[in-house]
Amino acid sequence: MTLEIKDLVVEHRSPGRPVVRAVAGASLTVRPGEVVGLVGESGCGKSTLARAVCGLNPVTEGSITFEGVPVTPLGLRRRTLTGVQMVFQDPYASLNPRRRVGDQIADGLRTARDGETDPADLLERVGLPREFAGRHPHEFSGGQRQRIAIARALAARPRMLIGDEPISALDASAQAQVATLMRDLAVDSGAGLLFISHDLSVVRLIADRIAVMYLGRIVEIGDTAEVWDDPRHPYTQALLRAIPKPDGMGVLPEELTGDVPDPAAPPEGCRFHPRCPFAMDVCRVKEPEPGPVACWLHEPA
Ligand SMILES: Nc1ncnc2c1ncn2[C@@H]1O[C@H](COP(=O)(O)OP(=O)(O)OP(=O)(O)O)[C@@H](O)[C@H]1O
Repeated sequence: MTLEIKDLVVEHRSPGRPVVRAVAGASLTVRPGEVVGLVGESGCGKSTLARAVCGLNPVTEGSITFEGVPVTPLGLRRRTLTGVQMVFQDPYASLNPRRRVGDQIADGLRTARDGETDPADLLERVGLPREFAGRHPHEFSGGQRQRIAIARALAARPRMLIGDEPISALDASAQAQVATLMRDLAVDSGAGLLFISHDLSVVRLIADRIAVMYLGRIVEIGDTAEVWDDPRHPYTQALLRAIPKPDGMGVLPEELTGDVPDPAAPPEGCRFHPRCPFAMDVCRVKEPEPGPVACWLHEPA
């Protein structure tokens, strides 16, 4: 039940515009019952990677396999049968406003060919009252809607859950609750969870491992405590320094000011070198090898 992403390249092509290599050679594994947090600034390719895992973006190079079977673009109906389910950022857009919540959850149950489970049981599993099944999405808060979207994803009995910024549109009070719920549901059912967020504090709370993405590549990956306590890539170090303090104060490290370089024309050498305070000559000309830390400061001699 392992999700294996190997040397993945995903390009966006639109007429008259340069090709955007949004994922530029990324490798990542998510095992059953494991929670992997994928973090990085906006535009670094997290959503593109997530969508490729769900068969929503075609793979340009490299591979994605789930349970040993290559993931390929699929129509909506067959997608629900693959065992991979995605929870999107915006619970207002992802639920149909005109249909009752219970009916939307029942769609997933039907595709999983499981007539036994009642949508209300799934609502209970995500911490909502059973009677919500008869109501419409507009009656609920963002956090409640996201729980409903999670119940709908669970209906298809996923063996892998992908959360693409599933908490970033929610109130602060709901964020940690929804993240923890996704973790508990995935771990309890033995499914893997790839949790994408730009909020490192929440990822620290729920993830077994953290993968840090920069301009289409994974620049650091490791156990959550290790990455948190001893970040080794200068980009990871900057991201951690950028986390606001409990008093709300925070200073954006110099490395993260200004725009992320354009993925259609990435810098030569290490992609982070123009923003890196430790850049050496080699960093300007040669891309570091992928590994737990893709950085020339940490290359074995
Ligand atoms: N359909 C598309 N056509 C062209 N370019 C795209 C398309 N989708 C994404 N991109 C570009 O690909 C790059 C990666 O985008 P992506 O949404 O994957 O990043 P992200 O890390 O998820 O960012 P965010 O957190 O803002 O969603 C960006 O430069 C984005 O502008």
